[in-house]
Amino acid sequence: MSIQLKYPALLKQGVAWLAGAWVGADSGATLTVTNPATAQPIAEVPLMGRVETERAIAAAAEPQKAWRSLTAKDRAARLKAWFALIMQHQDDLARILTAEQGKPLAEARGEIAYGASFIEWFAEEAKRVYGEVIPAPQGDRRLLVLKQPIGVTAAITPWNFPTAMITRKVGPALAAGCAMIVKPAEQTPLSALALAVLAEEAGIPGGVFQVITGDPREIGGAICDSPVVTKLSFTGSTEVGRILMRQSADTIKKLSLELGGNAPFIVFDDADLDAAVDGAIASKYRNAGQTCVCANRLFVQDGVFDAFAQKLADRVAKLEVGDGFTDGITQGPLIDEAALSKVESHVGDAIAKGARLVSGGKRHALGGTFYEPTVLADVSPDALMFREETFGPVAPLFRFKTDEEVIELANRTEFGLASYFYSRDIGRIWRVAEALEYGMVGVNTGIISNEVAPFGGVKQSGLGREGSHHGIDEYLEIKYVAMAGL
Ligand SMILES: NC(=O)c1ccc[n+]([C@@H]2O[C@H](COP(=O)([O-])OP(=O)(O)OC[C@H]3O[C@@H](n4cnc5c(N)ncnc54)[C@H](O)[C@@H]3O)[C@@H](O)[C@H]2O)c1
Ligand SMILES: O=C[C@H](O)CS(=O)(=O)O
Repeated sequence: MSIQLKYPALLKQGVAWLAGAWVGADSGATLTVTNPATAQPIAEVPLMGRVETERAIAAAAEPQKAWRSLTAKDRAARLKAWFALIMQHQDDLARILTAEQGKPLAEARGEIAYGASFIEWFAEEAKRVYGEVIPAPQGDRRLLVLKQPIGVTAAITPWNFPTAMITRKVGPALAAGCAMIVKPAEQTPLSALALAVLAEEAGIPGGVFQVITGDPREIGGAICDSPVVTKLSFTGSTEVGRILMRQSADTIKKLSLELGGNAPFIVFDDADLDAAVDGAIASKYRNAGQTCVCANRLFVQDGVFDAFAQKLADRVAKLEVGDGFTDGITQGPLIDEAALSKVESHVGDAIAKGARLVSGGKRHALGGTFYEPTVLADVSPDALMFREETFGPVAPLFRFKTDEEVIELANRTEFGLASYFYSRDIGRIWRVAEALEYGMVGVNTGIISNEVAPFGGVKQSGLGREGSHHGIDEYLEIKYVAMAGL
């Protein structure tokens, strides 16, 4: 498959960005990147492993020292130049993203702008890394707190947001004065390599930002084993997050983990039902349900259950499934056959346990990894999709009677990333927002993500926050200086 680009240099073939050079794997081996909508090959990228990773880590140390010695204003200027180039090439970057990930082009353009916003935001945050002067208990000294970059860092990122999950990490890392080596998902490396093309043009030194592609276990193992890499930021499944956490123990790495979710979406009987349906469509079916903050369980209070279910089904029936490059398409393919099988198993399990199929419920007539947008009603809390992240375009509706009952149901999970509810009663809003055990709560909205707010989870959805003024702290160390003899 050829991707029509205005700037073809953005599509790298057979090379990754290591130490300021475009290089292949030592072995010459490659991975094939395919379009999930057509199963057609798009490009080859290097199948790198431990040796190349160790080379990249070694190549980062000196450039990071030079990078951190720049003024914050200088680093900010390079980041702003990078932001401008990303937005200048938004259409091409979106086309590369849709080709390798499958999401509709309009969503891909949105992701590019969202991803770029982290570079823009942290370019400014670079200039606001303030220290402290503490009133000393002794008169002969002054006590200072400095904030300094943690050093050489690494990021391992998922396929569902091939651009934004990288810039949400590399933005604060470089703003703080760190270097970063990124390993993108093997399904979607091309967006990361395109970002590297523009980073080079923006004047970001090669050893400061590197993109390595290849064997996840080999590359991840080398990153975790290296004492030079002092920080690892991971976005992906909780299962892999646990592996990386264990592997990082020997070097006591600082970790940021953005992991799986199991978001409740609660519709109370005083909700604006049309607004709640809008929010459910936006939260549940964005990226064909393949986002970590998608509504995974929809709880609807008894008195409005039938009305909400019908309104939602009517809207879901209008979703257009197809190739993300086709105008008007709002639902692309699932990333691969394994994802499709998981969705099928969740739907079959729920129906076997008594759920009623309201809309969809099977593979789409297009074949491949396309699945019909689906609504299930009266799903049992014993169903797999109550406790597992479906990661597909399926909305299971669970019925509830009281506030206390739905809060217990919503919190009955080891995950704690995003949550949502619709109500117009201010007392209920405060009580429910405070009772939900999640890092993020959307009230009367299904879309909460942006660059200015702290994104992250509690319980087994992760550690740390990305975005907001908190995000840069993940890449800083605090140094206390006691200046005595004065
Ligand atoms: N919390 C968030 O912000 C967020 C965002 C996106 C996705 N996710 C979660 O990610 C999951 C889906 O994404 P995915 O399928 O890419 O996740 P995944 O965990 O399978 O893969 C994520 C990344 O980890 C790498 N990886 C896999 N096994 C590894 C290993 N043993 N060592 C080192 N690296 C390894 C992959 O190559 C990929 O780059 C879902 O659970 C979703 O909720 C969370
Ligand atoms: O999938 C996880 C992403 O963080 C989703 S979002 O675009 O940041 O909401």
